[in-house]
Amino acid sequence: MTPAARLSAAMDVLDRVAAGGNAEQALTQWARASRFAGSGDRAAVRDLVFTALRRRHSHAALGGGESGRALILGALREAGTDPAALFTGEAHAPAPLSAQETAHLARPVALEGTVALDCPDWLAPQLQASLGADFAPVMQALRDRAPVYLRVNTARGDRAAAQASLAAEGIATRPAPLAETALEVTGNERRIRNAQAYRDGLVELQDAASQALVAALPVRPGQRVLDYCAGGGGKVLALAARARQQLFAHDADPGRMRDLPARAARAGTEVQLLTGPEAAARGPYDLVLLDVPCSGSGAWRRAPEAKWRLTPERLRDLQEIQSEVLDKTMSYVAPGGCLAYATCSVIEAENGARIKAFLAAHPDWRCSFQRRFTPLEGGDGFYLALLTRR
Ligand SMILES: C[S@@+](CC[C@H](N)C(=O)[O-])C[C@H]1O[C@@H](n2cnc3c(N)ncnc32)[C@H](O)[C@@H]1O
Repeated sequence: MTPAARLSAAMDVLDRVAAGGNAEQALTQWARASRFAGSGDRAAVRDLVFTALRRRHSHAALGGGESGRALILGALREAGTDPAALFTGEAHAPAPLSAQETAHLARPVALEGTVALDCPDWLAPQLQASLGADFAPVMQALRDRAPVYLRVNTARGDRAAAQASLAAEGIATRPAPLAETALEVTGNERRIRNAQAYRDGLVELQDAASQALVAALPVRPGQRVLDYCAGGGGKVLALAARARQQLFAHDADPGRMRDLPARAARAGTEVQLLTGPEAAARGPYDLVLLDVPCSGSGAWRRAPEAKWRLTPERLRDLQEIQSEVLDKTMSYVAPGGCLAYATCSVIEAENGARIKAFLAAHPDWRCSFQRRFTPLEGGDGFYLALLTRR
C-alpha cells in the first residue's frame, strides 16, 4: 500500500470507531477485508489509528473536525507533513483537500489546556485533583504509545534466561525497574508471539505496573486465592508464578476467562474457574483479589477510545459497582486474610475514595497498604489497597 492509501484506510477505521466500534475489532475487520495489506501496512494503519485516538482532542483542533479524515489531517499537521501531496484522489489516496479544509489548515491553531493534553474537558478537574502536580505530565504520557513489557514466569526460568532466549530470536529487551519479573521489549516486538520463550510459557505479555502490583500482594505457599474479577487472568497467572497456591478465578462475564485454562497450562499451573455461587461456597480464601471494572484511565495509551467514551454517568456507575464488589466479597476472606482492591485508574473517586467509603461503613477493617502507579513510572496507571480485618 502507498502511504496515501494507508491514510485512507486509517480514516475508514476511525470512522467506524466513531460510530461506536471498538478500535481493535475495527482494525481486524479492515485487515480481513484488505487481503492486499501486508504486515507492514497493518502495523502502519494501526499506528495511525491509535495515535489519532490518543490525540483526538488536539488532532480534531488541528484538522478541523472529528471525522477520520479531519483527525488524519490533524495528525499530518502535527507532524509538519503537507497533506496536499498525499490527498491526490489518485488510486486509493484520499480525495483532494476541499477549499474549507485548505482554509482551516492555513489558519493558525494554538493548542492549550485540555486540548494540548488530549484530556476530556469534563474530567480535567477530577484528574487534576487526583494527580496534583503530575496531572499535565501524566496526560502528556497518555498521548504516547505504551512500552511493550513481558513478565518472566519465574516458575519456568529467570530474567537472564528469558532475555537470552529472546535475543537468540532477535528480540531485544532490557530489565524494567518497576518489577523484578519485568522486561521492556526494545526491538522486534512483533516476533514475540512466535518466539520459543513465549510458546514455552517462559514469558507472558503483561504491563510492568501490573506485575509490580502483583508483587505487592501478600502471598504464601499453600494459601487459597480467589481472583474475583479475573478477566483474561493476567494477574492470577502472575500470582501463580510467585508461590504454589490453590488458585480460583471468577468473572461476572465467564466468556472473558475463556483462554485462562490454556494460558495456565502454558505457564505450568492450574486455575479453577468458579461461578458466582461457587466462589461464595468454596471460601473462605486467604487472599481475595478484586481487580475491579474501572474507567481504565491508567491504561488509556492501550485503549484510547475509552478516554473519550467515559461519561460522568458511567463513572458514577463504576464507583457503585466497585463498592458493591467490595461489600459482597469481604465475607469471603478468611480470618487473618486479605482483601486486595485494584484498579487500572488514576482517578481518586475509583481508588482512595472507594476505600475510604468502605472503611467508613466497615470499621472492623483497616487499610494496611496502598500504592498508586502512574505512567510516569513507565507502566500503566494502577491503584492497589490491601484491606485486613482489625
Ligand atoms: C479490570 S478487568 C480484569 C482484568 C484481569 N484481572 C487481568 O489482569 O487480566 C475487570 C473484570 O471484572 C469483571 N466484572 C465486572 N463486574 C463484575 C462483578 N460485579 N463481579 C465480578 N467481576 C466483574 C469484568 O467482566 C472484567 O473482566
